[in-house]
This record gives sequence, C-alpha cells and structure tokens, in this order.
Amino acid sequence: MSSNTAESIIKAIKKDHKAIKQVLFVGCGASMADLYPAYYFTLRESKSLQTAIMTGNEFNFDAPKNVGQDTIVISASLGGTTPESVEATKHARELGATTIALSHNEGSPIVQAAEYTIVHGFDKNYAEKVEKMTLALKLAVEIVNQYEGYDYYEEAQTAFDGIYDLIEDQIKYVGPSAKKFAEQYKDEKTIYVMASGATQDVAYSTANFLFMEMQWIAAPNYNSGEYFHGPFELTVKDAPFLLYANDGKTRKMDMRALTFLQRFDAKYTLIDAKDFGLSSIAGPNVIDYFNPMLLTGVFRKYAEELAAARNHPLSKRRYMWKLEY
Ligand SMILES: N[C@@H]1[C@@H](O)[C@H](O)[C@@H](COP(=O)(O)O)O[C@@H]1O
Repeated sequence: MSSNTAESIIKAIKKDHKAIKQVLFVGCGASMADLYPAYYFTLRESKSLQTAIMTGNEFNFDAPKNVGQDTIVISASLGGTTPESVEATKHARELGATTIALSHNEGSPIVQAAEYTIVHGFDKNYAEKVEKMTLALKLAVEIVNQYEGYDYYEEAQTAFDGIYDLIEDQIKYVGPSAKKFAEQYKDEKTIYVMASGATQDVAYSTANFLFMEMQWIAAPNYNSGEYFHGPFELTVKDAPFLLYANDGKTRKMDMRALTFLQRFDAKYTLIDAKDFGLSSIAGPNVIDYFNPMLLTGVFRKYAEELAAARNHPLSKRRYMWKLEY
C-alpha cells in the first residue's frame, strides 16, 4: 500500500512488469463514471493495450478470462468502502493483476486492498470534485506514455496543470445560468441528458446520480450520437433536455443534437465547454479528454441550485444509508 503520484506509480509497476497487455477500470456508480475519460483515452491513444470499463460486481462475478500478470486494474471509490469495488480490487489481485485504487478515504478498505493507491481531494471546492476523474486520466496517460510513448504527453501535462484553476475561475460566472436552469427545471418529472465522446459518462453520472439518486427525477441518458437512433422520437415542444457539448472531435455530434432540439422547440439547457474556455488550457491533441472534468465541475453548481429550488438536498436518500440491500 502506497500513496503516490501517477508517474511514480507506473514507474514502479514497470520495474516489475516490463510489458502489459491490458488496463481495466472498475468501480460503482459515480466512481465508475469518473473512470470513463481514462478508459476513453486508453482506447483511443494506445496502440496495443486492451481496455474495458465495468461495474464492480460484473468484474467479481464474470471477470474477463485474460486477467492476469499483464493486467493493471484501476479501481475507484470515493468513500473507499463500497463492497463491490473493494471486492473487485481484492479479486483482481487474486487473479494476478496489479491493482491501483483511487479514493478520498485514506484508511479505507479499498486503499488497504490495493497495491498502489492515490488519495484524492473532494470537499474543498468545485475543482476537487473532479480530482478522482482527473487523476484516473493521469494514470492512463502515464501508462500509455511509459509503456508505448505518447506524442502529446507534454500537451496533456499543460492541460492537467490548468484544469483545476479553469473550473474554479468559471464557477464564478455560472451563478445566474445555474439559477435560471433550476427555476426552469424544478418541476420536471423527467430530464433527458446527452453527451458524447469522453463526456458520455458525464451524462450518465448527471442523470443517474445528480438527478435520479439525489433529486428523484427520472433521467434517461444516452450518447448524443445515439439520440438519433431512437430517443429523438420523444423530442416534442417543451420536452426537457440537458445537452453537454464538447470542444473537440465529437462536437459535431452534440451540435447535430442541438439543431434537432431547436427544430422541435424542445426545452434545452446547453452546457458547452467552448463557453468555459477549455481551449485556453488544453491543446487540440488532448482537448477531448478534458471536457468531462470541466463540464462536471461547472454543472455541480447547476445541481446545487436545482436542489435548493426544489428544497430537496443533494444528500437526501430513500434507501441508501437506511436499508440493507
Ligand atoms: N449511491 C452511491 C453512489 O452515489 C455512489 O456513486 C456509489 C459509489 O460510491 P463510492 O465512490 O464511495 O464507491 O455508491 C453508492 O451506490
């Protein structure tokens, strides 16, 4: 068990494992979603590594047959106690994989279960809310760079250096838009949520956790490319949508969805990385991977305003912390 930087952890792993074949990302709920940008990066940028992302118990009950010495399993858990994620970390070790856990809780079971750990912040500000996600991406960048070489490593470091300050800076200006969103959506029973590329699971996370878990608002969510292959049939006047737009390769997909929402006069809120100046810190070769952090950080303010307008705190639960399940 050691808490260290992404760079030093991968260096240490490489000493014992000259070659690896696979990187798996495992977690539950928001923590699984936080691993998505790292998974997306690995899938796009690695020339040889296999990669997949899965929920804790899918790994526990049905792990890929090829997990072994040449696999790195990166698990994440904010509280560090989610049983499925702790078990997955233990199971990965039993199967011979090298394990790295990300958690906010230093002494937690997941930290104890993993060989390498990174303890991240969460409470201090909006930027810290995305520290887990950012550090997971940092691990993925180190893996690809140290094992294969990554041409845009320095460009990525510049973006890592700038992302937290950009979030904190932009948060200062979103208050009025966040309040407007809260007023407009506070009585909705359903909100449809869309995003593309590395941001896909920000839609998943917003819908499943901020809306369904924390506000009890039904929230179907899908990739903005997939919107045109079924879900768009529900686009009618005033149907409530939230659309995340990336600055990067998949922006065209988000803009196509936006045009369709406008065409049928849906009620939509657009959370656009271009409005928050992502390109001021992230160069064109890495920008795709930093949309999720910025959009998650900024949208937190919208969720807080929604909770306030609905008089339904983000911490309110019907079952969690109350029942065995
Ligand atoms: N209801 C919560 C989710 O909100 C949370 O995302 C998940 C993972 O939590 P952790 O990140 O602590 O592992 O656990 C529970 O299921």
